[in-house]
Amino acid sequence: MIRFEQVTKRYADGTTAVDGLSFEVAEGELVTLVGPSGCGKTTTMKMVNRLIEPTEGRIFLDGDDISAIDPVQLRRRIGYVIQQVGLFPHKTVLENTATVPHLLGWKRQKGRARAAELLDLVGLDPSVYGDRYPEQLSGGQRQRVGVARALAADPPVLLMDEPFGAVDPVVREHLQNEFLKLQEQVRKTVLFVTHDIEEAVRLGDRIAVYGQGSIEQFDTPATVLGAPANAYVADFVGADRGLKRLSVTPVEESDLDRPPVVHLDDPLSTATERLRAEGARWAVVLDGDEHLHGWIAADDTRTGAKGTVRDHARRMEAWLPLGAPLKQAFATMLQHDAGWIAVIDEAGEGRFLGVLTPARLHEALRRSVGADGRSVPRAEVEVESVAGAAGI
Ligand SMILES: Nc1ncnc2c1ncn2[C@@H]1O[C@H](COP(=O)(O)OP(=O)(O)OP(=O)(O)O)[C@@H](O)[C@H]1O
Repeated sequence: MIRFEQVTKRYADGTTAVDGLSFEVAEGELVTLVGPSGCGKTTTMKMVNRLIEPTEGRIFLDGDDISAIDPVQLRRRIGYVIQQVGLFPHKTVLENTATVPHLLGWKRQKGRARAAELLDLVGLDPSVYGDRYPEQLSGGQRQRVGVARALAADPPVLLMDEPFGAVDPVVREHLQNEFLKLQEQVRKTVLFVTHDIEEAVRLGDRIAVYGQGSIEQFDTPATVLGAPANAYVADFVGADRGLKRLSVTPVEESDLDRPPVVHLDDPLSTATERLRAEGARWAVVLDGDEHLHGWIAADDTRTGAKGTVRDHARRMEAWLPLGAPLKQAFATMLQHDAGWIAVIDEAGEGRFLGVLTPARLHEALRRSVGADGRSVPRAEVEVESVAGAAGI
């Protein structure tokens, strides 16, 4: 969708801001450009909508060389969100959001209807906020209007330059989460500039880590964190990169253990036999709909004990959906002081899939480094320590 071919930008004073840059962003992909101040991120971005012209090289948008497209036409295909937002102070939120449709000559009614739809999408009720002026909004709300405005004409591409940079960390995290949900719906091709590695990792399908005017590594967050291409990238992503990787590695079905499973209405003897046959100390207990109820310990199923599993089962609240990040798994384990947590298939109506243990969590983290088999030093993520805390 966006392709850079050997792009160099030298400013008039001789500063080389970017040097021989080549990369490609696929349609619907969100790529974060991250790096220290002055490394060329903004220059890269502004060359896409021709606010800055490259000195050498070519940039393609959907196969078209952008140097041959009229800049005004080009910018209609590209939404642009910046840190200072740049809302018109004398226009209402609704009018601000409808700016581009208005410029495109849409009928007033249609433009306002679209603007209202977009405000709703970014979590601002148009009937509450639509008639306010920018100064009557919080910083976070203004940023949302900026995003809504950029999306109003439904451009296939979004350029975002530190869009959440000016708000406090709590609001920032909130906006990031909202933006991710929004992106799931709208699937724009996004270039997102940030100097914050946490933000880059959280939002990016892939990350471009900038050195001085060039990209040192361009890969998925899990790979950049798990297998930094060189010492510069390792240093930039931080010594706690192992922990950061917990946020970007999802729980997969192959990570799960399959302990014995019994049902609430099974006779206790069934549980006894199954536990003995599998040499297990506990079994997962499901209800009649295959939903998680809890667990039963081998000690509770002594041979000869009467009744059903229901009479001895213990409740277990620690569960998470398949695909949740390992960080959530780890947090849930700690919160429940649990030696395992159940993983369920949310898409499959809450069907129980298996359990994640601290050891398996650690393996999953190692797996996420990639197929090149580079191992993660064990000292980086000490998940084994919670195994002993398990109540089971
Ligand atoms: N108009 C200009 N003339 C000369 N040099 C410039 C100009 N604009 C930017 N530069 C220089 O080009 C380099 C890259 O700047 P750029 O704004 O792309 O960096 P950045 O990575 O976005 O930085 P930041 O995170 O601080 O915004 C810097 O050294 C900067 O000083």
